[in-house]
Formats: sequence, structure tokens, C-alpha cells
Amino acid sequence: MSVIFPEGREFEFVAIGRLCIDLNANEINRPMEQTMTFTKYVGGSPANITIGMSRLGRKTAFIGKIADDQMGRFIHGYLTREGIDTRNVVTDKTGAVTGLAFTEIKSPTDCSILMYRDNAADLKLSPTEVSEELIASSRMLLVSGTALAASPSREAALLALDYARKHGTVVVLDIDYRPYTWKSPEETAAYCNLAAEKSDIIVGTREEFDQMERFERNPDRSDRYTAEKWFGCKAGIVIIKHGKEGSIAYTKDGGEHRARSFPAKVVKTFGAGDSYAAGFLHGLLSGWTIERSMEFGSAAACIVISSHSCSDAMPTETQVKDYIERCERGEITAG
Ligand SMILES: Nc1ncnc2c1ncn2[C@@H]1O[C@H](COP(=O)(O)OP(=O)(O)O)[C@@H](O)[C@H]1O
Ligand SMILES: O=C(O)C[C@@H](O)[C@H](O)C(=O)COP(=O)(O)O
Repeated sequence: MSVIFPEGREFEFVAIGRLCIDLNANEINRPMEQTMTFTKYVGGSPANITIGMSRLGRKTAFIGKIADDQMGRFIHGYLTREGIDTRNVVTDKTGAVTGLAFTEIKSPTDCSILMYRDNAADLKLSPTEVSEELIASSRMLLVSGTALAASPSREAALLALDYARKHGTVVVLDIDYRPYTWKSPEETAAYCNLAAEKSDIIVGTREEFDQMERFERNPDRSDRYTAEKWFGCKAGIVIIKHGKEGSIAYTKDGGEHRARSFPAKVVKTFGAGDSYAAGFLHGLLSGWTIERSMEFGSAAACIVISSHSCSDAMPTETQVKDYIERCERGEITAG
């Protein structure tokens, strides 16, 4: 195993980053201009992953900031009901608002997100509000790259990385690139690279790694090149996702593991990465092989992309295993 998790910790997983709202179009297969109604869900990539980990039976906690409004209270209540520890979910007192993500589902393959993130509460999390004790009592810390997009959340996330290093907590960086949150691609590359240097596991799509490599020579967009670079720092596992084509995990010991994707009746494509991450990390914590963990993540992703929501559709372990068995029996086909 290229990454060893510390034992005897109160929490198995803690994430730092945004807690937001998804407003998913009810009238699907049409552009946003013609969409009249939406269903509200808890959203934000790290929130979705944490909910996924909790559904998979993991003891989880969250470090973040919510608005002092109805949306913030909705998020807090949902996390609590999901069994996620919220002692480090801080309420903003400056009048910041909850980030909103309106989803446009034009077709199962043509989806986009319209984000409202001006004065978003999640980016107001300050370093003094990050609990060192919570990170020290967790086996794994997941950092969402978007938390690095602006101060003071940027410094809070970097401090969390330092606390994790000090206490031997395994760090997972999900690059989670959302262009509208950043000032420039150059700024994104600088801060995501800084966080990646301090991370044990790095997860991103090929396009997200391209974003970080804009000043380098990787003209063939080689996944192996990308992974090797991070093995020269702290990383033990680098995962590069390729949508429907599956994903590749490289390990520091020279391993290269490919995961196929499963068939799915796709409603929308977003949520794939978050459910994949939850499934994969659950597998690693269970002591499964990289291949089995990736396969589990891929099946979890199919369940979410076949559903209307991201957070609410996060599956249990039984649901994922059942999905894999049904695929093996040929009961699920793409469509
Ligand atoms: N259309 C699809 N059909 C089946 N599985 C998919 C599909 N899209 C994504 N997945 C699964 O979800 C994983 C993550 O999806 P990807 O689109 O690469 O990430 P992200 O959602 O972060 O952009 C993929 O590696 C694959 O296993
Ligand atoms: O991350 C957000 O702020 C929006 C998410 O809640 C949304 O559902 C989504 O885009 C998930 O994206 P993915 O898993 O990276 O595809």
C-alpha cells in the first residue's frame, strides 16, 4: 500500500471546503432559460464527498463556514442528520451568503452549472477557525482545491494541511477546479500546486491536471508524467479521471491501475467525481486493493449520475455492491 492511515483516531474522515446548495433542474433535457423549477439539495463537492463517506458507514466531520440564514441552517441540519460532526462548522457573522449552484441538464451528456458565489460564506473561513485537534483526531483530511481560491479560506486550508502533516493525518487533495471562483488560471495553478506538494493522495480529471501544468512541458498530456512529478514530493497515489473512459491510479511504487466504468442510465453527469472519491477512499480505508477501491468508486459514481441529486443520492455499501452484481448479471445497460 502506498499510503498508510494512522490508527486509533476518533474520526476516519474530515473535509475542509465549501458547504453550498445545489438547485437541480426539475425539467430536464432543456436549457436553463426554459427551466422553471428546481429541487434544493445540500451541495459543494467536499460536502457531497463527506455525505458519501458517512453513507458508507464512516465516522466523518466537516470544517467549513455557513451563512447565518435559512440556507445555512438547512445545510447544518442535513449534515447533522447524516451523522456528520459539525463542531467545526462555523456560522458567518459578516452577512456573507450561501453559494448556490443551479444545474442545467440539457441532455445526459450536456450538463453545466451556473454558480452564484459572490460574497460566499465558505470562502470566509479563517485560519483561527480551523481546529487542530479535529485534524489530529482524524485518519484522513480531504482538501477541496476550491477552498484555496480566495483568502481567508486559502490560508485556512493551507494551515489545515500543515496540521495534517504535523499529526500524520493522510491528506487527500481533490483539485475540484471551478473557474468562476478564481481570479486567473495562473493563480489556480500556483495554489493548487502548492497544496499538491503537501498531499499524500491527489485526485483530479485530466483537464484539472492540465490546468496545474500550464507552465510545464507535458505536450502529450501524459498521465504518467503528471503522477511522477508528484511522487517527487509527498504523494503516494495520484488518480487521473477520464469521465466515461474510466480512471487511472498511479502509485509511488511504480504501479499503474486502471478502472473501467460501469454502464449507467445517465440522468446528468455532475456528481460523478464526488461519489467516485467517496467510494474510492472508503475502499482504501477498508484495506481493499487499489483496483477494488477504484471499481467501487466507479460503481458509486454510476448510482449518482443515474439520479437527480448528488448529495442525496450518495449510496450505501450494500447499494454499491448490489449495483456491481447487477452489472455483472447484465441487468444494467447504458442508456
Ligand atoms: N457517463 C458515465 N458512465 C459511467 N461512469 C461514469 C460516467 N461519467 C463518469 N463516470 C465515472 O465517474 C468517475 C469520475 O467521473 P469524471 O467525470 O471523470 O469526474 P468529475 O465528475 O470530477 O469530472 C469516472 O472515472 C467513471 O468511473
Ligand atoms: O461542487 C459544487 O459546488 C456543486 C456540486 O454540489 C455539484 O453537484 C457538482 O458539480 C458535483 O460535481 P462533480 O462531482 O465534480 O462532477
